[in-house]
Amino acid sequence: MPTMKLKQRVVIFGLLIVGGILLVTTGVINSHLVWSNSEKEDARRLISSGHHIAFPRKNLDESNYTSDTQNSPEAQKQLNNVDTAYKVDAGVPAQPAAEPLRVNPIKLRPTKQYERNLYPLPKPVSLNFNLEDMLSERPQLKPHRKYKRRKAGHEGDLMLYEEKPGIKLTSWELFHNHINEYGLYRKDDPNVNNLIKDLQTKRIIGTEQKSGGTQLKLIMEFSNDGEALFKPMRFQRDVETDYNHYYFSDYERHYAEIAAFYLDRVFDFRRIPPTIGRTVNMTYDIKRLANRKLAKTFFFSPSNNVCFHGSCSYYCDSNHAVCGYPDLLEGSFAAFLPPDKLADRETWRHPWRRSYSRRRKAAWETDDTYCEGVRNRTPYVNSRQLLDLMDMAVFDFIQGNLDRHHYETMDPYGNETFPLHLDNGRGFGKTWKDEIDILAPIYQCCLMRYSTLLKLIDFEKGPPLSQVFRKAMERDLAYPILPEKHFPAIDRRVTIILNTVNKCIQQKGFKEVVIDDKL
Ligand SMILES: Nc1ncnc2c1ncn2[C@@H]1O[C@H](COP(=O)(O)OP(=O)(O)OP(=O)(O)O)[C@@H](O)[C@H]1O
Ligand SMILES: [Mn+2]
Repeated sequence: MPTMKLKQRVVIFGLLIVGGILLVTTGVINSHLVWSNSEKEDARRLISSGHHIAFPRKNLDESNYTSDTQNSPEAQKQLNNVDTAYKVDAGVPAQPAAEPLRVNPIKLRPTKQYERNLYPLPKPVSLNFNLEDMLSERPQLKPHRKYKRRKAGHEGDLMLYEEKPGIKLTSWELFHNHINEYGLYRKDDPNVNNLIKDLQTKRIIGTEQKSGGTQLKLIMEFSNDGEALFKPMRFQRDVETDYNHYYFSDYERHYAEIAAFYLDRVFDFRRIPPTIGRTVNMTYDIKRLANRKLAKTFFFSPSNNVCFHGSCSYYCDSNHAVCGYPDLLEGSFAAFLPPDKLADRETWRHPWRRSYSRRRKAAWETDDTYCEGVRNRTPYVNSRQLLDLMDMAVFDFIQGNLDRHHYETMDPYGNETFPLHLDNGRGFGKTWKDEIDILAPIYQCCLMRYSTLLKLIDFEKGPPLSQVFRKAMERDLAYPILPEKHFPAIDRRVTIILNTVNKCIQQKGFKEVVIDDKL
């Protein structure tokens, strides 16, 4: 300091003052984006009285919108550290790491949770449903062998499973062959575990970037001819959605894709292809197998970690690179769905999609009768698809996923089939906020599938969803997939959904609200 010139001292002093002002103003902005104490109090009161909460919408404008570069991935910590950060020791829940939260966790569980008129359940209304049809399920996809067994030198790695005497197929072929109009796999299909094992262990023999979409993802090919969609880890698991980021500028979280699969399985929806966590060597498993265009985007970070960014429409430049430690990278691997020629997919706009704009609101946000229009139009009129939207709302609310703009169905089954719940990378971003808006289909239509209601009630009675869900994830190589702080949020959300349905039942009667379509 004594050797500093006066000019330098003035500059440093100036910087300190500007920094101080910035700190104070961000605090002020943030305080507008989280719940105030009185809002929290309101939420607590409303929820314990069984009402759904209409949260005051914040008026956001350009001034408090932060650009995405703020969230650039930092040099990643050692993968080992990541893996042990939330280790659960012999069933004792780990203490959540120090959280940068600005609000205290909110205890929303009502004390007298069983005093709702949901227990015991009256008889639900059944849709006109032909059980015969149900039992003789429509044919599965045409049995096929996806590829000729062409990979010379890889035959030894071709694990085949016996489908019927004399018919041996890979786990991928079985996965595709077992898809039916009710789900991607059957409840007790032993092939799911085989497929998971192959996703975790099979050698990677090919990689290419998947075109389309806003964020980097790769198609990985395995030594048994299977394929998976790979989404790389971008930051550590405890990094939550930036308070100033909209859902559409949020990064995708690879662990959210993994958790979504297990959550879907726990709910027995079977609408997500098996998705697991696995660590790859970026040099050996990606760069070595990449084409020139992809390989050219590899570089070393200043801390000598291997990074790459690929090419895509938004987040594929060196500011948004994916980095390993030094070249180990964890990611999500989702088993690839059947190719289009076998089962093309239909894409549907989600009626309750968000506006994807900072200023515009979607029609459903301002029109409480919005559901009437949806109910009366194809494909929702008299169709399972309307109830499927309620399931999707349950599923997305529990994850906090606001990014459900479209969904897909499998073409061979027409309109009366399950929706796929693909693209879950933006879930599990906030443990501190329940995005009540996601339940809009439920509270605007006042509708719920009977079987889903039963599942929610079971989870509330216990063992709680958090416990079953954690157990389901235990065997994943990327376990613990979610930091502990997510689990209380998940159970809290189950209660909020039940309270929302309960309010509908009080207004409209059980038979109007709860529909049993035997699914
Ligand atoms: N397991 C899968 N098998 C085959 N295709 C898939 C699978 N998962 C996703 N896809 C296809 O890839 C597309 C892109 O996937 P996804 O939506 O997860 O990526 P994204 O980068 O988030 O895309 P977007 O930016 O458009 O939301 C999907 O629309 C879907 O059709
Ligand atoms: Mn997406």
